[in-house]
Amino acid sequence: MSDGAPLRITDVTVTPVAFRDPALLNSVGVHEPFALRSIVRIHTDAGLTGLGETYADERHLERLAAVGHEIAGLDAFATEELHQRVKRVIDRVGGSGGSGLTGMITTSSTVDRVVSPFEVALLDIQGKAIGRPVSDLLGGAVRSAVPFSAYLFYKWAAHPGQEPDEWGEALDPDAIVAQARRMVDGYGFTAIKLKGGVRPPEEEIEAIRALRRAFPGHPLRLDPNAVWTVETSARVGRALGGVLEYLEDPTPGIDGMAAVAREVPMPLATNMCVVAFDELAPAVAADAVQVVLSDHHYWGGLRRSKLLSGICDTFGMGLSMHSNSHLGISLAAMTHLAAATPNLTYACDTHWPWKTEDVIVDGALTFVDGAVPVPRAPGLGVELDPDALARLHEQYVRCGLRNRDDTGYMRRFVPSFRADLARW
Ligand SMILES: O=C([O-])C(=O)C[C@H](O)[C@@H](O)C(=O)[O-]
Ligand SMILES: [Mg+2]
Repeated sequence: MSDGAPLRITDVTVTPVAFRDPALLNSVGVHEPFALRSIVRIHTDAGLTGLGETYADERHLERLAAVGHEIAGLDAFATEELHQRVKRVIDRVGGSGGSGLTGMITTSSTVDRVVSPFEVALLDIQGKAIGRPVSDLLGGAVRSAVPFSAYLFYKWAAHPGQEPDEWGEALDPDAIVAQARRMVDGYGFTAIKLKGGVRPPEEEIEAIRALRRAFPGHPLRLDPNAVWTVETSARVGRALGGVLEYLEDPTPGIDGMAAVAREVPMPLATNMCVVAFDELAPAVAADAVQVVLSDHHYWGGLRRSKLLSGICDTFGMGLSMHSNSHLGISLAAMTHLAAATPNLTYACDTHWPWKTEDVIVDGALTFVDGAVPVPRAPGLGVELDPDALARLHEQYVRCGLRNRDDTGYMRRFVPSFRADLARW
């Protein structure tokens, strides 16, 4: 690369995979036995390959395939041109449906969602080409390790008809505390998030209070994914004043969040009502959220997530990081991004402890005292395990799941289940 010659994309491979996922409960239902992801590989004429990871719903896969054809020949440093080409593809093939996010967010930009894994893969290639980690391409790591939070879920002991998983059932405060204990002991996490919106609000208040007693020094968060009314949110927020570091998406919409924000003592955070750039201005104007959870998978990759961090900084909003069930390529990307984002001052979310399978070679990513040391190897610093990729692809083919559907899966066992927002 020292002669400035372009590094051309020769070929793009998108491989859907499925990995085992426990029966984790949320406001829209329950996780299915497998979580779906796509692994994006970009190959170049210099023999370098870059890795990206994203959702794998059918519509999303179709768009990824269309982009794969459109970017052959592109210079691996041309990420702005990548964005232009993805826009053209989405104009052609259509932009609605297939987010893979199960109603948790609705309006995120399809272009940004589709760009993301390709941008990450190109940054991986760029890093490999110049022998520097991706965090260096984003401005350099300002921290050598990135703190993550223990992400607790109410859960069933097993998927119906299957053997119990190693975590067991968690449906009450004692079981939530036991889950937290195990996660904190195993990973050293120094912050704790509870996925709420599952039990009646009073029970979730009790679970948070039990966590506070058991972990007096850990910042705590609660995220009911907008299943509470404004009144319930205000009541819960007041009850947990001085206990939560932030309350995440208690109620739907910017207006609802703004109304809650006026009533509760803690900051409100979101990965639901501000999930795209055009939602930032109205949210700032209404003072609806005080913390934005970034997520490079839907904010358009790592550089556009840094753009988001600048906007949050400008308007005095805090910045945290959201996660969905993910594999090691995503954890590496999240770690590089968070390391190079000075105002990302909260521990990031990760679903990592819930997974038992991966597509990367073991060892590149570890947790030390709840934080992932930033890989220093060139690029993302993770390597694909071809056998594991083939195995998890085979699992995808066999499992028959093609779109994330927590609500449909829940209704197979609880036919009366309803996933309405603001239902409590
Ligand atoms: O913070 C959030 O809203 C999430 O993590 C969304 C996820 O889809 C979570 O609810 C899950 O995995 O069930
Ligand atoms: Mg959330």
